Amino acid sequence: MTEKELMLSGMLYRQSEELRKEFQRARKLTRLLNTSTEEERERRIELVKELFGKTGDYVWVEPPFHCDYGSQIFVGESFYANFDCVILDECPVTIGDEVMFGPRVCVYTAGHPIDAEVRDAGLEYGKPVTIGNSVWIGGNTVINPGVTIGDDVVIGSGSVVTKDIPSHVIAAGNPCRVIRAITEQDREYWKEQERLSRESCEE
Ligand SMILES: CC(=O)SCCNC(=O)CCNC(=O)[C@H](O)C(C)(C)COP(=O)(O)OP(=O)(O)OC[C@H]1O[C@@H](n2cnc3c(N)ncnc32)[C@H](O)[C@@H]1OP(=O)(O)O
Repeated sequence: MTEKELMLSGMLYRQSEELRKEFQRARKLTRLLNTSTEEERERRIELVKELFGKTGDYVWVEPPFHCDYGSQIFVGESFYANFDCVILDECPVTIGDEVMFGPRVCVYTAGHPIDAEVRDAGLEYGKPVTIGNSVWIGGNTVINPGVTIGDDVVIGSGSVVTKDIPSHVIAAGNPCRVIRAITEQDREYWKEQERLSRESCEE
């Protein structure tokens, strides 16, 4: 296997010329994104579509944004990431439809061996991260390698997600744990808030 194939399979690998080139590609595209202006809306969307492995029709990544490769980031329809998002995509980061990241969300697939000798020898590894549909990740959350988050989930701000989170829950904290299920009562409450807001809106 090549170093890239080892990386994608989750085995230990070393940086290679091929990986360095892909790293440089992402550096260039993120630099162009991060130095684009607020008037260049279409250009920003185009740059993200070129950078990521897959996007929906609509995607918005607020600069500044940083990632290692970009090509291993696969997002669904209407992905939104607020300022200062960092995605280390040594392994695939697969994100569903209607997912929102607050500011300073970090998704890490990258890890280094616990054993210092192997680590110092320059070997590293990745584990994929998967996020379902209709998920809101609060600001300053860190998602660790190997984590899967289900559908219809809210992750509280400042969380460190070290283990899988099931669907239809609010989870928060360090380490991130389920606080409670999202229920029919939540749906009724927020539907009513939506109705009141729309009735009051005069625009
Ligand atoms: C796309 C964007 O740009 S988003 C903009 C950025 N905004 C954010 O990041 C805000 C994120 N919001 C939160 O973190 C909110 O606390 C939510 C949505 C997770 C929960 O809100 P609520 O349902 O109102 O929960 P509530 O405040 O009642 O808290 C319930 C319990 O969870 C705890 N809790 C809530 N949020 C967190 C958190 N982030 N970390 C740890 N514990 C938390 C509360 O302390 C409380 O505990 P208690 O029952 O022991 O008192």
